Amino acid sequence: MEPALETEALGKRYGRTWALRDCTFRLPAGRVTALVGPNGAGKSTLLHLAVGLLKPDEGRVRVFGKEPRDGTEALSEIGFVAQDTPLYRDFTARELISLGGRLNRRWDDALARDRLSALGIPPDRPVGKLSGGQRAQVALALALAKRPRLLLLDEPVAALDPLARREFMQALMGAVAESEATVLFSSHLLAELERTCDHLIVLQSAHVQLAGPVDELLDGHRLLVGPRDAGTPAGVEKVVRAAHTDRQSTLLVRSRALPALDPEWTEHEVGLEDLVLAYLADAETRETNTAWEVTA
Ligand SMILES: Nc1ncnc2c1ncn2[C@@H]1O[C@H](COP(=O)(O)OP(=O)(O)OP(=O)(O)O)[C@@H](O)[C@H]1O
Repeated sequence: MEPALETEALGKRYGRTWALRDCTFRLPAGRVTALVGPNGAGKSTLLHLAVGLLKPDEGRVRVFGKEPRDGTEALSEIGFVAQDTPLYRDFTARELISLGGRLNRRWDDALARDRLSALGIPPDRPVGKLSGGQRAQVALALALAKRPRLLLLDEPVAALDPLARREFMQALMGAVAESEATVLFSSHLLAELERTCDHLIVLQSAHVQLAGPVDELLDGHRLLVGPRDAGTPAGVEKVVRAAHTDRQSTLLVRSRALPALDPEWTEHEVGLEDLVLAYLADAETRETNTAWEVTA
């Protein structure tokens, strides 16, 4: 099946600094993907390249096989909610919906109106006078009204309190399930990922550290606990992260199928949050060369 979003050695730099480099992945259609990484990792840059707001300095990006900067045909497939949900603050939700209808060929007025009405968002109040959560919902409703096949959201819940955040993500998941759109959203909220996404991209310092379907990623990693200085058990492809106490070593390892472990080791499944943190720390260690132990 044609991927919804595909990048190939994609790179963007500002002056001499690469904001994104050598970025290659394929996002299957119909998936919900989380894009995670620390501040400055390149998440917004990647989303802006995907929506055609930025031009690559290297490599390619394609949305359903087309370059997003090639013309309006590619753009009509994409819904984008930028960071901090920028909206014309003096306009009401009703006016923004009507404006959207004039600016887009394929526009579902009723979908946006019904969503906002179901959420109790006042249609005739300037959006600048709505709460952050309500504004985020208006931005999402506008993006969905475009009936996009690919929906890109840049930290959509960053400004929301925990309850509003959960409600927003539930609303997003519900809307996506109905529309069968492909979603890519950036987030710093690792704890909520397991519930919300089925695909993951981890960015750190402009590079992709990890990408793939969540179940495969979890399946391909294990947490091993054993005696300190017992070496690395056989069958381990890579030790992503190692932590030690005086007596014990805890290794987060990449491995498809481990042969029977020495009885002094115990094997545990890995959670998504721990996996992401291990890869981010691994990349940071390589970069800063701190005193953390890094094994091949
Ligand atoms: N307009 C710009 N001019 C110069 N450098 C920029 C510009 N925009 C981003 N950068 C730099 O590019 C890098 C990636 O920034 P980007 O905004 O993509 O990161 P991010 O992962 O979205 O961060 P955050 O989580 O803080 O939003 C950073 O080092 C940033 O300082």
